[in-house]
Amino acid sequence: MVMASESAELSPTEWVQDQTKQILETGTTEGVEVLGSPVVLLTLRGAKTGKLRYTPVMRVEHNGNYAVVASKGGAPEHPTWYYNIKAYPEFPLQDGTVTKDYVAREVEGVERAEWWERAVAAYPPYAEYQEKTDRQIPVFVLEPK
Ligand SMILES: C[C@H](OP(=O)(O)OC[C@@H](O)[C@@H](O)[C@@H](O)Cn1c2nc(=O)[nH]c(=O)c-2cc2ccc(O)cc21)C(=O)N[C@@H](CCC(=O)N[C@@H](CCC(=O)O)C(=O)O)C(=O)O
Repeated sequence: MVMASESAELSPTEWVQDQTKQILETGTTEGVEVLGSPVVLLTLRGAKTGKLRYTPVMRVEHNGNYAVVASKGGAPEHPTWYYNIKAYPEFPLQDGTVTKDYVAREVEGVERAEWWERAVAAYPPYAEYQEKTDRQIPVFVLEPK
């Protein structure tokens, strides 16, 4: 569980840090985009250190549930935060000015295909990322806690 009082770490990646700071300073994810697509902010707990880490991802929403895509731009390996979600699958997601707790589960098969379609519709470069790598890019579905 993430306590609102605990402070979280920013990404070591500068552009990601800048986008996270903008969300924290303005209080909303509104206006934070990648290639014109909106972003949401996760606060994840580190699988090894237990530290809280701000992790922005693309906004893929449907009927109050979200998908989170561990693409890392099509890199050969999963982003580290993939292991953070596996270890601590309950965490807050901020969309706009609203922050709520969700439970994440990795999806496969037909369910994954449905959400993959929604993800690519929300952020078309996901399709190119999947072309770039042999690893199947993991998809988590987040349902309100
Ligand atoms: C560089 C590394 O990043 P990473 O976790 O591999 O994730 C890389 C990126 O995916 C991450 O920066 C994403 O936020 C980038 N990103 C997206 N990344 C995606 O994969 N998908 C997206 O849709 C996405 C969208 C997005 C939108 C805006 C934005 O600003 C960034 C976006 C990192 O943060 N390392 C830290 C933390 C490492 C960590 O989490 N350690 C764990 C251990 C984890 C383990 O090894 O078990 C711990 O603390 O215990 C460090 O090295 O100090």
